[in-house]
Order: sequence, then structure tokens, then C-alpha cells
Amino acid sequence: MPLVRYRKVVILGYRAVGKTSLAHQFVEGKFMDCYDPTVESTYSKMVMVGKDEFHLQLVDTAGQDEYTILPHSFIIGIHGYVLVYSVTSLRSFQVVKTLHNKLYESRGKTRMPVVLVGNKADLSLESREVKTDEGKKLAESWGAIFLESSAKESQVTQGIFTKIIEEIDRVDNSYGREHNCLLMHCAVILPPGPAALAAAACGSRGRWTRTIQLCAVGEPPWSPARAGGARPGPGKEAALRGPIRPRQGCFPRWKEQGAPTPSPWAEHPWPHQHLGLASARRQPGCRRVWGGLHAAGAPRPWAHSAAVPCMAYLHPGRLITANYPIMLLAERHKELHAGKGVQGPGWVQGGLWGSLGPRGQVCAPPWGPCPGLGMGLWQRCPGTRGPRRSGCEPSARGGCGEGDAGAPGMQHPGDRSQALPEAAGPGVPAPRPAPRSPPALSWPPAGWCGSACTRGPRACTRGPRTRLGRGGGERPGVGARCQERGRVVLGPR
Ligand SMILES: Nc1nc2c(ncn2[C@@H]2O[C@H](COP(=O)(O)OP(=O)(O)OP(=O)(O)O)[C@@H](O)[C@H]2O)c(=O)[nH]1
Repeated sequence: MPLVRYRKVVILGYRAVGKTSLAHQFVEGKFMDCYDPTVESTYSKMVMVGKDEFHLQLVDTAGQDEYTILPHSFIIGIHGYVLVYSVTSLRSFQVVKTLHNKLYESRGKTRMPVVLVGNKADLSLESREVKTDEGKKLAESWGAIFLESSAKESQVTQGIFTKIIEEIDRVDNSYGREHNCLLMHCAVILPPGPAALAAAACGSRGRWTRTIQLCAVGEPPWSPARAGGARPGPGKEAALRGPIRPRQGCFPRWKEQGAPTPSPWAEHPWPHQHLGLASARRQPGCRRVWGGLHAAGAPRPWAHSAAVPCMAYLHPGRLITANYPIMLLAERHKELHAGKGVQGPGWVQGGLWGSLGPRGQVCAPPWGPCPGLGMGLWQRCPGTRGPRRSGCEPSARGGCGEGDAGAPGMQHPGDRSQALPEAAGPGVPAPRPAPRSPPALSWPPAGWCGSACTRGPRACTRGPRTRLGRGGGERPGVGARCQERGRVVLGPR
């Protein structure tokens, strides 16, 4: 039976640009002449794209303007966006630019699949306020797809949603393809216990067959046990970040085919505060990567385990860029724990956790949740080759500290990739052993920066004004949930 893939897409744009009409035309095959402002509605449709079948869920939103604060639900768990303006409204064109910026910021400045739609193209030329070229240029500047449409025309409308599905796949895979790397799917196991941190393990995607080594290699860089309950902050971080000590050995090798499943680990009695990492080796240049997610739960009770998939691109050798959205697998969680009186997942801090340093050491980059998304990303700085060219800020929080580099015990206990290359799977040739990288003088290497969490609690959108952390000050729109997060892991910024 072919796999049905699920895609969730949000349609955004200024009021009355035709968002609902497009969604309606797509799902019902009818054009609505009336205008009834939308609050929010969701449409579902099965769509065939090529040979693949997709379950497309469309979220039709209430029209936005420049001042709209995008809720979390438009960010987390969303695969792609259809941004709509009306060719007869310059204002709607301006709004769509603002919306894109907001999304880009909120998603941790990662690439996102977007189709920009100039709707109402059927209306007379006299009423046009936005030229086709302007739309094209804007989409180009985003690296997005551009289409002009009329919600009156069924075929064009179908094309929009087919495009966004294709674009989601393209964006998800492009980085990996460009770099001949793998797109990893990670699953996070939140271990039972009062720990605020969890385990991560990466599986592979689709046809990839290879051996994954899942290890519990030690404590995360920050845990209540290490920190004595304190939160990490710029001053404290170095002290809290110690070598990652192998503590539990490796799990049995797990040969994985197809989509990752957390089930082999779900029932594993992980002592809390142990971190699982997947060690993966691949084609030259992408052969050794450590990746994963951190996950943290509600402060308490913290007695559940859950699986959270993410997608992480494996960057050659050293760092991983993670591409989101992270999807809270609430359904999976329910399934695993139905009737067991287990709490739902709290929140997830995704992004890069560990990476292999230039000398084969495990690096624990600075981390901390971006409150809006609960994730931290590392990105390359402008002027360097990397997934992002702008928007980085110099890392104020270091990566592997000097003390960590090459420290005993930093080598993954099961990682023998330098010594003994392994076949990735039946019929897949073993990768050649990679030459050792020259020792680096500093870590992170020049050009890398952490852009995680530079936005601070601004990303939280709902709720009353709340004081958040030292130096956090009063910020508008920070809600109780953010406060909660703040208590768990936020340090002063
Ligand atoms: N001529 C023409 N009219 C359209 C088109 N799309 C939508 N309309 C009309 O524009 C009006 C607004 O359309 P909606 O689909 O409700 O717009 P919306 O963006 O969902 O509006 P909000 O819910 O307020 O955000 C309706 O009267 C539609 O009939 C189009 O492609 N061509």
C-alpha cells in the first residue's frame, strides 16, 4: 500500500484577497461569490502529486495585516505556506511581505516552503495595483514559487496546492541534496523522571537503509542535576558544560528501513538525564554526524515519554542544520500511552544539539530554547558557505569550549568511523575512511554562529504582559506558557 504523507499548509494574507475562495475552489471545486470574513477553518483533501498521495490539510486563516501576531499554531507543525495577495490591492502586497518576514523570523530563519499567490488575476487591468513582475521578483527574493491565480479557475487553483506540496519536498531535501547529505528524521524520546532534558535519536528517511547507533552517552550540557537546579545563562554556561561522559554504553545497533519509529526505544528504562544520540555516517563529506533534538517537558509532573520527529540536515562533518517544523507527535504520544495516565508532551526544544568537532570530539553547542518555537538553530554566518546567508549573529555563547575540545571521553564510544568504515546497508558500499580534519584552534569555527534564541521571549505571542527572566523586562504578548518555559530553561539574555 502506498504511503500517504501528511502535509499541513497555512494560507495567509490580507483580508478579502481570496484565501477562502482559493481553499474552497480547491476542495469543493466551486467559486464563492460572496464575502464572509473567515475566523479560521480547516480543509482536508487527498492529493496525488506524481505517484505520491498526500493528505493535505489546509488552514484558512482570518485575514492578517502588518500588525498581526502570528500564533504558534501557524508555525509549529506547519509544513508550508500559501501567501496570498490580491493583484488589485497594493496594501495586500505589502502585508504579504510583512507576513513572510514574520514567518521567517518565527521559524528560526530557516528555509520555508512558500508559494506566493497573486490572486484575482481575472479582474480587469485597470483595477490592477500589483504588476506580475513585482510578484515574481518578491517570490524570487524569498526563493519561493510565484503564481498568479483566479479563484474562479479550478485548474490554476489546483496548481497552487500541488506546487506547495512539491515545494515542501523540495525545500526539505534541497539542502541535503546540495551537500550530498542525508535528510535525517529524528525522534526524541522523553525519558521518565523529573529531568528537563531528554534523549534524541536519529533515524533515516525513506529508502535509506543503514545502521544507526543509538547511544546514551551522558548527560546533556545542562540538567537540573548538573546545574543544581539553576538555569543556564551566559555566565554560567561554561561551568555547566562539561565533557559528555559515556555513561550507559550503546544500545544495540538498530537497522532501520523506512520511516523511523520510536518503538524500539519507547519502553527503554532510560535513567533520566541521559542523552541519546544517533551516530550516522554517510557519503564522503557527510559521514559522521551527531544530531538530534532536545526535548523538555512541562516543569512537572514530568513523567512521560514521547516521540517527536524533526528533520535535521546533516552538514558535512561538523554541524547540523535543522529544518523544521518540529511536529509534536501528540497523536503518537496518545497512542503510546493510551490509558496509562501519562501527561502529554510539554514542549520541544529542537535543533542542533551535538555535533562532531574537528577532532572527533562531541561538541555541545550552546543551546537554549527560542521561546516561540522551542528550538535553537545554528546557522552559518553571512559570507560563508552554508544554509543561510543572513540573519546570524555572532555566537556569544560559544560551542565546545576550549576545555571540551578533544577532552577524554568526548569521542562517541561507538563511533569507529575513522578506523573501520562500515557498509551502510546491503548493497551499499562502505564509505571510504575520511581523512582526519586538522585540529581547530577554536570552536565554533570562524563563520559559524548561533542564532538561536536571539529573539528572546518576543516570540511568544499570547497572554498578558509578563516579566521574564533577568534583563528580560516587560514584553508585550508574553504568555503564561512562556513564563513556564522561562522557569525551565531560559537564562537571562
Ligand atoms: N474576481 C475575483 N474575485 C475573487 C477571487 N477570489 C476571491 N474573490 C472574491 O473576493 C471576496 C473575498 O474573498 P474571500 O475568499 O472571502 O477572501 P479571504 O481572503 O478569505 O477574506 P478574509 O476571510 O476576510 O481574510 C469574495 O467576494 C470573493 O468572491 C478571484 O480570484 N477573482
